[in-house]
Amino acid sequence: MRLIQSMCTIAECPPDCCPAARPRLVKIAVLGASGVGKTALVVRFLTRRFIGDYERNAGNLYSRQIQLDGETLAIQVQDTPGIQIHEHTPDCNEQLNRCIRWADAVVIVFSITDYKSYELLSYLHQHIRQLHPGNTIPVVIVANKADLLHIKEVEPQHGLQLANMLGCAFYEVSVSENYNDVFNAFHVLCKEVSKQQITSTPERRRTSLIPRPKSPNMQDLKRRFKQALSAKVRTVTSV
Ligand SMILES: Nc1nc2c(ncn2[C@@H]2O[C@H](COP(=O)(O)OP(=O)(O)OP(=O)(O)O)[C@@H](O)[C@H]2O)c(=O)[nH]1
Repeated sequence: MRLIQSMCTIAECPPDCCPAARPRLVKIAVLGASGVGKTALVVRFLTRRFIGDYERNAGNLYSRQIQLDGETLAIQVQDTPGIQIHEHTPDCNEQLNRCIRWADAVVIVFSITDYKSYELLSYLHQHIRQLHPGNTIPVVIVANKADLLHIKEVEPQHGLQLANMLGCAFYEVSVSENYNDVFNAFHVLCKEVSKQQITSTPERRRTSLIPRPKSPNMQDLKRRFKQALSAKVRTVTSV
């Protein structure tokens, strides 16, 4: 199973579209225990559709372009297989670690109906920080299946308290019932990444803001072309 695949499972804009205006790339990894709704969350975010059936995660890479505060972003979302805890550490293999290192941001999903998926959060968060030393990679914690309160195993406030302690944004959603909360979780993440990318590459920001001066020979050529043209016009009219 290859986590980082080049295939675009859901691509809205082919890679060759207008290279000159190539939008900024934001890479997001979606992690969590098995069966918490990672794939459903990704598909809901990218297509607004909810997939009710369960199919073991194949670890697909999805990509599409979205509008965020007037800017077009190219989003790549890596879905991942369920993670378990093994002797107080998440059982992340090298492919999963490579995916976490690849990401600009991470969504950690747990289900309010599965206490074990909640217990995984802090171990997984610590693991992500170890793979991104010194970097404050944005992490959002999503408590999913909020429509299943009658079989809940995790109190809503416990998820929020843990997220605050870990310094993460927190969203309680029901992927099956609501698109907006899902969109907002990804929206917050993309804004955080955009802020980091803009501040971390001031040079690029400066050049992108100040129009590049035309190359002198181009301007010189135009001036000489105009002179030649007007001289020719003079000769014709003077005939
Ligand atoms: N009731 C309800 N069911 C949901 C919700 N989100 C996902 N599901 C269901 O939960 C099951 C698991 O969803 P997946 O998206 O496959 O979960 P996953 O985390 O990708 O699972 P793995 O592939 O095992 O890692 C599916 O049957 C989904 O339809 C939700 O918000 N509410």
